[in-house]
Amino acid sequence: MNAPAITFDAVCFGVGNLSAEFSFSREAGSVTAVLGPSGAGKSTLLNLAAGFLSPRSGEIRLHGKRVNELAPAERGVSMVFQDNNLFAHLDIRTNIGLGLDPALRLDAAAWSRVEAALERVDLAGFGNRMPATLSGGERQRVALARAFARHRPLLLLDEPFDGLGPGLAADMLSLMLDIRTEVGATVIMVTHDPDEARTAAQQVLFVSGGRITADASIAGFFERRDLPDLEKYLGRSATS
Ligand SMILES: Nc1ncnc2c1ncn2[C@@H]1O[C@H](COP(=O)(O)OP(=O)(O)OP(=O)(O)O)[C@@H](O)[C@H]1O
Repeated sequence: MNAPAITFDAVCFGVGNLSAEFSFSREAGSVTAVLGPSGAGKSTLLNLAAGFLSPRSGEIRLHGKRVNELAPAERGVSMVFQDNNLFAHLDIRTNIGLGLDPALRLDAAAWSRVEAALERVDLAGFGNRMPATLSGGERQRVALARAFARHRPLLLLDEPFDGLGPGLAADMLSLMLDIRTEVGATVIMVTHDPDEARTAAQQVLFVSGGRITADASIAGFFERRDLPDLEKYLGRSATS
């Protein structure tokens, strides 16, 4: 049997008030929604997987291989943050190109991939523009274009469709799912939107207070009444 695409084995990390410990595993090609209250540790979990944070103890394995000591660029992951995704002093084309090769040694085929990625997020013709001249939603779409163009096996998305408006968010979500199928990528995405989670994901990780308090199927998840953390998160009273 193939190794899972991602495994967190008692991964511990502490910062500020957060003392986190995460254990979970996901098969290749799966889409997981990470849900939970603000400050629960959702972004921290993604940053640990991407290698922007290092665990105090425990092991992170990607496709069966320990990656604790590997830098983000060596892990085969692509991450889209809530913001600050782009280099402000570089134009949009270069920002995406750097995702394909940090030294920007791109041949004609790679530059065509950059243009194709811009087209797919409906930003054809934006290549020469600087990030500051784009709206927040347009910048977010550039970040998605860069992640999509990279074709990495693990896609980590931190509220990537926030601020796009419902129609565009739905378009980007469906584009993300198409690209996942094309590349066969595994996706872990933080979202606060139950509809987005239902549309995109098969599984849920519910994070609360630095712990995974539910690791479950998305089917019927929001209707469950046995999870006090979920009741609170959704604003349902215990008696309703
Ligand atoms: N560098 C840091 N210094 C101090 N505290 C930090 C640092 N980074 C994160 N934290 C704290 O760790 C906790 C978890 O943060 P994290 O960003 O993972 O939460 P989150 O679940 O993604 O929240 P949100 O939904 O609001 O984005 C928060 O309380 C945050 O203030």
